[in-house]
Amino acid sequence: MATANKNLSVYDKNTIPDASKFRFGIVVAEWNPVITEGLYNGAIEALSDCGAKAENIIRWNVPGSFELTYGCKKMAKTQEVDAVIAIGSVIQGETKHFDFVCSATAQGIKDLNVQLDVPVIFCVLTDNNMQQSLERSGGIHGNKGTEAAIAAIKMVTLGA
Ligand SMILES: Nc1c(NC[C@H](O)[C@H](O)[C@H](O)CO)[nH]c(=O)[nH]c1=O
Ligand SMILES: CC(=O)[C@@H](O)COP(=O)(O)O
Repeated sequence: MATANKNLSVYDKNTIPDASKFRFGIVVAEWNPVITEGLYNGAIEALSDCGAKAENIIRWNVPGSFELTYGCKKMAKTQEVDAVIAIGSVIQGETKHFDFVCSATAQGIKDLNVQLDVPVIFCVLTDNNMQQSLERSGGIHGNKGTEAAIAAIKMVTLGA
């Protein structure tokens, strides 16, 4: 598994642009809050480590990952942010619902990157079980929230 061979939290701060002048929106799904709060904490810590100011970070919550697309669209259109991070945790249950939620969320966020002039970062874990989610939100494989924050800073400065 690719993630098993890569720590999601490792980055070289010397290669990351200063984020002090940028504004970030973070939309967090409320399903699996232990996981999404861990992802959020990873993102906030990385943004701060790279110079982002707390007053320049706006957080909204949405019920679940399926609502991330609408929440990120509204954030980007109304809050004058330079990038948006979509945070969610989808965990396989007994039915095919997992497949539909994951696919719709990934496609919706991809579509926002086509439609909007603001990058929307896909920080949605799509795991088989809670253990895998814990390992990727501050566990042995690092934190995808950290990875997403670094991606957001890089995308804001793309082409600069
Ligand atoms: N099972 C998970 C969900 N399901 C809820 C949907 O995301 C959505 O909120 C509902 O279908 C109403 O539109 N959401 C997650 O984020 N994670 C899950 O594991
Ligand atoms: C991803 C989901 O919606 C899923 O966790 C719901 O569980 P189930 O498939 O058992 O209804």
